[in-house]
Amino acid sequence: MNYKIAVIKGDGIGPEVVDSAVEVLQSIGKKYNHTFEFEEVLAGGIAYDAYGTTLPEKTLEVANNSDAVLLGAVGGPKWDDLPGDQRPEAALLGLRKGLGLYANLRPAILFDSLADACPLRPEIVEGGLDVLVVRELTGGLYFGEKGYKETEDMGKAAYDVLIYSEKEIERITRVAFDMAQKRGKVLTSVDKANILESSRLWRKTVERIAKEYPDVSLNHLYVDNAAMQLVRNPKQFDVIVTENMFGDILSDEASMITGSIGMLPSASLGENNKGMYEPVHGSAPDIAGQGKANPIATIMSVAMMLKYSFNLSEEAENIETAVRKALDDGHRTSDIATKDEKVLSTKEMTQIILGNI
Ligand SMILES: NC(=O)C1=CN([C@@H]2O[C@H](COP(=O)(O)OP(=O)(O)OC[C@H]3O[C@@H](n4cnc5c(N)ncnc54)[C@H](O)[C@@H]3O)[C@@H](O)[C@H]2O)C=CC1
Ligand SMILES: CC(C)CC(=O)C(=O)O
Ligand SMILES: [Mg+2]
Repeated sequence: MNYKIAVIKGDGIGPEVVDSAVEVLQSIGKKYNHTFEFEEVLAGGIAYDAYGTTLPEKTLEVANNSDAVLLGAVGGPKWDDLPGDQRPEAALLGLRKGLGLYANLRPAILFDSLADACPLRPEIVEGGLDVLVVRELTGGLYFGEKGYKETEDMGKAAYDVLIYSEKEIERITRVAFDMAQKRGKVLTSVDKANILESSRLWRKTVERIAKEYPDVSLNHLYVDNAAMQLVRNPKQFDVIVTENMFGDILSDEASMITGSIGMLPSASLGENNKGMYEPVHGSAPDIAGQGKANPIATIMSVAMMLKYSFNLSEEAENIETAVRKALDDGHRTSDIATKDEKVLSTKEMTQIILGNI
């Protein structure tokens, strides 16, 4: 089969980790006789420097006309002083909204051989950890009205509106229940219903949809407690469903279950099979250009692409097995190395994984 993939490398370590993932896809293509056709387009700071806009129309058009999108990361100090709607991060929101990708799957799985890299205590880690965060991706605070106004008593003020419709909550809830049905049949909905009106609607809607899934056990946690429970007792979680900003924060926290944010992949999905696949981490300006970024989050993201957008489960498993073997054989990038281990570069880790495919 022939698959068209839009490639958006972005900024910082984005190009480094995307190059690794593209090599992995090429190798899978050769092995299983698929043609992956890559079209590179720009978004983020690099697009701003080239065209004066972080999300050129062509980028959205190519993304829309592709079977899937592979993205690295956007942003960095060079563009931090741009107005909010012109920042690289706004381009990412534009892509997610423009492609209708409302469901963000972020699976935090601890590979057995990385137990030492996980900062949680051995008795918490023992027996493995596997939590799926299902994050609503096109609503909430990041997309609500925002702006500045003068207040009478406090002067200049800035605001961001947090708004959710029942429809937005229903569709992400269904995705999460469907996932839970295929996994451990436990769903935790995370909100702040003791304070926020949008969270009260969230909880009521989740309760209503739950009636369609009697085989899944549902519980609710406030986000502050959920953040604490994720490190105190992560085994209580199977699937977590939550709104956009809570999911952004909780998934970075959940990345420590895997040992490093450099390990956590993601899939962003909408109504059809088209998805955008990207590591959960950002552009990591502190290590950009040094060739030491962990490419595994992005490589595992293309495994998710094969599974969710192309229905190629065997090929996806091949990548997962290749990554697992690299780790079992003791290969480590700096973020997952413990004291005495030899540290590999991005390219060296990629070569090891390619050798295992
Ligand atoms: N999806 C995206 O494009 C995202 C973009 N950002 C942007 O990225 C920039 C940097 O944001 P930060 O808050 O520093 O978050 P970050 O995720 O880029 O980095 C946080 C820490 O994790 C480390 N790290 C991240 N990925 C790694 C990898 N693959 N291997 C090894 N270590 C890794 C970094 O070196 C850093 O110490 C900002 O401009 C931010 O807005 C942040 C998050 C997501
Ligand atoms: C717009 C992004 C920078 C938000 C983010 O951190 C993420 O999606 O993980
Ligand atoms: Mg984030």
